[in-house]
Amino acid sequence: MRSDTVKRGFDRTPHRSLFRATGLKDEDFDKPFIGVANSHIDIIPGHFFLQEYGRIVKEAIREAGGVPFEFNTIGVDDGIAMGHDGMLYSLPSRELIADSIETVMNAHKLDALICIPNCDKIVPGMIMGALRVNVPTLFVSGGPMAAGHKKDGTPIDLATAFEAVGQHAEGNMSDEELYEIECEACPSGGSCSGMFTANSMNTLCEAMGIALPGNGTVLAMTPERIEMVKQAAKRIVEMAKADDPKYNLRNVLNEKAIHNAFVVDMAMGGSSNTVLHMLAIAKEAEVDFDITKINEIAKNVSHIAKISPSLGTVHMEDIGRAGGVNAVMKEVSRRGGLLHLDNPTVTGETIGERIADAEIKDTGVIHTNENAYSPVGGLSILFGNLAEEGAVVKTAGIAPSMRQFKGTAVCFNSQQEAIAGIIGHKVKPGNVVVIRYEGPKGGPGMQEMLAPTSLIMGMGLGESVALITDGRFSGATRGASIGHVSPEAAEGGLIGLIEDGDEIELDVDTHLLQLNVAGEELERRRLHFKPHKKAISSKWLKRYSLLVSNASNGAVLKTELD
Ligand SMILES: CC(C)(O)[C@@H](O)C(=O)O
Ligand SMILES: [Mg+2]
Repeated sequence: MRSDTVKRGFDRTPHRSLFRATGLKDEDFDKPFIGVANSHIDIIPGHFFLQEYGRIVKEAIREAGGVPFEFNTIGVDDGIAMGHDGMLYSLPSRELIADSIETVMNAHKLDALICIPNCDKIVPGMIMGALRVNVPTLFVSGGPMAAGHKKDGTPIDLATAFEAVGQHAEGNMSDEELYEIECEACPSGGSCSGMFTANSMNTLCEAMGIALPGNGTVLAMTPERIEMVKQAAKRIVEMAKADDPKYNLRNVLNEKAIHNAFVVDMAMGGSSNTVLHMLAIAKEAEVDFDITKINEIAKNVSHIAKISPSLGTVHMEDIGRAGGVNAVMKEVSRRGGLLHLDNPTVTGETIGERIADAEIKDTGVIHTNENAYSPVGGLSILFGNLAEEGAVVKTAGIAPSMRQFKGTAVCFNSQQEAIAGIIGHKVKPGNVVVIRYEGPKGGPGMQEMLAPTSLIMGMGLGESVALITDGRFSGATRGASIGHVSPEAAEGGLIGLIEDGDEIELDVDTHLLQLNVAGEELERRRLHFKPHKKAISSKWLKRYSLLVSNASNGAVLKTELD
């Protein structure tokens, strides 16, 4: 056992002595030592109840003959960090989480790992750290939140609350209605109920075979979820005892699993953040997965499940009722050759075996390929002079009239300026809002822009205004919102050279993002161009800014300076 390093032999007497102080007995030294990486934190609705899950997991591990060691990671609630400089810490928190997992697992030589994440960066952070450790690993997330409902029965969620701010600012919503939405949008514990970033990542864990079926859709804090948590704990002990390298994380989360994740992402219109996180995961897995491969996958996958924010009436619980992620995968696989069905999963069965009996129980929620929302997937990577290394757009959430768009630029050098500009009516129909110096390096930290994108929708500009940024979006963002523009302004990207009034052209079908300004003019501008440098007061964010790569590289931290 890997843990023999810390528990076998006369020279490990002091180590065993320390273990005995935590309650271990003679017989425990023959059992696998299992890390339980929890992400309990009181401030996140998807996490405040995870202490209880940790307790259940530990009990089940003990019962199954393992020795659990629970430890915690931090977490940032993007909703609460949204729209102010707290969001600068959101993406960097992914790296802290990854490093924490690696640190605890390797310092103590634990044999296997069960991770309990739920929201956004906590899922990829844990996956990235676990990939470095590469022992048998299983993910069991907290689970999604139920959808909220207005008095008249309309389903609502966090996206409704953000967009309500724009409607209220325009005078189109009363104080009472705004308050009703505030009280009803988030009715229970869990990761916010749409196909936002958390649920997208938890869904992709199923697609990659690193979690049990239902991980993305079974509601948090329900008896079914608790049962899944128990089963996951039992299973990690079996995986640890099997002493078979096939369960080491990199053997399950391999190149084919990453491909499968993007297939499911495309079929379900996942968050644009999945691109960033999956590229980072691919790097940790040492899989050569270039951003250009994403359009190749999108081309061949029908968009068959529309969920909030792309379709406000459908939430994760509805996908679960309609057959879950297994049913989505089964339907996608009917189009032939799209999913790697032979890839393994943590349960020992292949993906193909796992989905063999799955069926769609409600074709109004999970459509068939023949009746797809679109014959291509819900995410697209754009290229052009403005995005030589790529930019991301969630096509699933765009009005058909905005798939091709030419507009004039209105530039802002930070999210805060943009919010003030949009509320102050500086943005008019026919404009392309440019928000720059918000990339991983420039922000630093690559803020999510849910406030400006929701304002645009809430103010009724969703079918006449596009937005481009080197920052990123929330999974709750919809509209013609193009993010992750790489190279970013802070590293000299063309987005930094745009001037108010320039024409910007986008075409999501031909994957184009272009600044229509003559080459000589751009050369003239470049002569005088010095990327704008923001004052950063945080020492951690200063370090982050020095080491971070751009979004097309997953915003991973470099291990060598340029
Ligand atoms: C707060 C949200 C909606 O969860 C956001 O963090 C996301 O990225 O989806
Ligand atoms: Mg987020």
